[in-house]
Amino acid sequence: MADPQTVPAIEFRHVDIVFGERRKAALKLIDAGKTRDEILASTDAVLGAADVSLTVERGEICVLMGLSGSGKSTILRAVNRLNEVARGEVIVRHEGCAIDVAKCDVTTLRDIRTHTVSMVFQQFALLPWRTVRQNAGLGLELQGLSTAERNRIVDEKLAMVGLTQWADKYAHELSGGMQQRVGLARAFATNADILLMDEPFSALDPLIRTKLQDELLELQQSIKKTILFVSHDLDEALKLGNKIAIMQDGRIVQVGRAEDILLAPATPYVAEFVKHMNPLNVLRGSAVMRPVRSLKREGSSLLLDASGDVRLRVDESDRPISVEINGDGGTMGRADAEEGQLDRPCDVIIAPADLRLRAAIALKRQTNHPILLVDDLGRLAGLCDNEEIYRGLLQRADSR
Ligand SMILES: Nc1ncnc2c1ncn2[C@@H]1O[C@H](COP(=O)(O)OP(=O)(O)OP(=O)(O)O)[C@@H](O)[C@H]1O
Repeated sequence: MADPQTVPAIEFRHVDIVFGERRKAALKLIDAGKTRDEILASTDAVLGAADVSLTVERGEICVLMGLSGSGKSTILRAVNRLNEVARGEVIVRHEGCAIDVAKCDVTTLRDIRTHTVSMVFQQFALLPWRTVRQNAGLGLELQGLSTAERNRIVDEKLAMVGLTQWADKYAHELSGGMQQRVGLARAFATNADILLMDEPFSALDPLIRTKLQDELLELQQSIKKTILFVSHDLDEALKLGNKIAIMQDGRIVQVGRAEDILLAPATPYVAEFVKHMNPLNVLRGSAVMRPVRSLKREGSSLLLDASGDVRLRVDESDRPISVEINGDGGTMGRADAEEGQLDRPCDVIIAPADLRLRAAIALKRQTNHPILLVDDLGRLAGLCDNEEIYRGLLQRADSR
């Protein structure tokens, strides 16, 4: 059996999903490389997904993105077997074990649906005759919890999404944004590790939508769920996803981090999506930096400029110790990754490797000091200077 620690939350292995009677005939045509239209024409079966392989690690937000009908919901719904898989495996981490949801027995499936995988729907799916508290406790009812225990958990989750005052109201008394917060509270309440979110914010107006995205990201810091999220909006995908899978006609055409997709779209279809994106909102220092191994070293010092006037002394793990400018001692300041706020005036800036490029440019404009990027353990990862920033932006422009 696989080591429980290394079992990913979700893994699709060569998954085909076909809607219609003539599945076998359709599978043959998939293998022959036929398109969805060709398969439909000759078998009357609709190709939902073809040869989809994708791994979602624990704690990751993976966004399935693509045009309408590209197969996003089809794939998502295979995770709790709302869609039957014609071929392939859908592995879900359930109580530390890797279970193939496509083939497991109904008792295990029920157990997975009740305890491990929870779903948040686009149209909120609240029951009108139940109060907010009763709606949010629905999953817990299925788990067989007592009313007192249920209410304790639900009230905690309603507080998380800011709805404590609304617990005894009915769905129609709430705005759309509030109703979706109930949907979130209901999903959180079951304590499921995996959340399936099928365009959960797309029925909401843009302002509320942005607000809920921000809230989800903030909540994720503490709840650390594995989230499979469907969106047809690239802005939303890039904002939320640690990993983005782009789908076209039932197939995944590219998987990667936002910046991978932005810098190197794999196909013209992906390039079309990213064409209108502002790279400054997506790129981070680590994508453009000059890595530490290509900086010149002299003893325990790294040379930060061509002339060797600016030197950084590092320890044996490459953690910065001190800086020297033209032989004199200099100062190091720290900047945060999101805004690039400096904690003090300095000669050299130390920032996390995921420093936003927008923040890096603002820092260079304010100070023109070298920006050193460090990893989570404080070890030097690379240098992000004007040249690296320009190169990153040009590379992005060239890839269009
Ligand atoms: N239950 C079903 N029966 C028959 N065909 C289906 C079924 N569910 C999905 N399909 C078909 O499978 C294809 C993929 O649909 P899916 O809903 O996964 O797309 P999507 O990318 O989620 O689109 P959207 O953004 O519009 O929701 C479509 O052609 C759709 O008509």
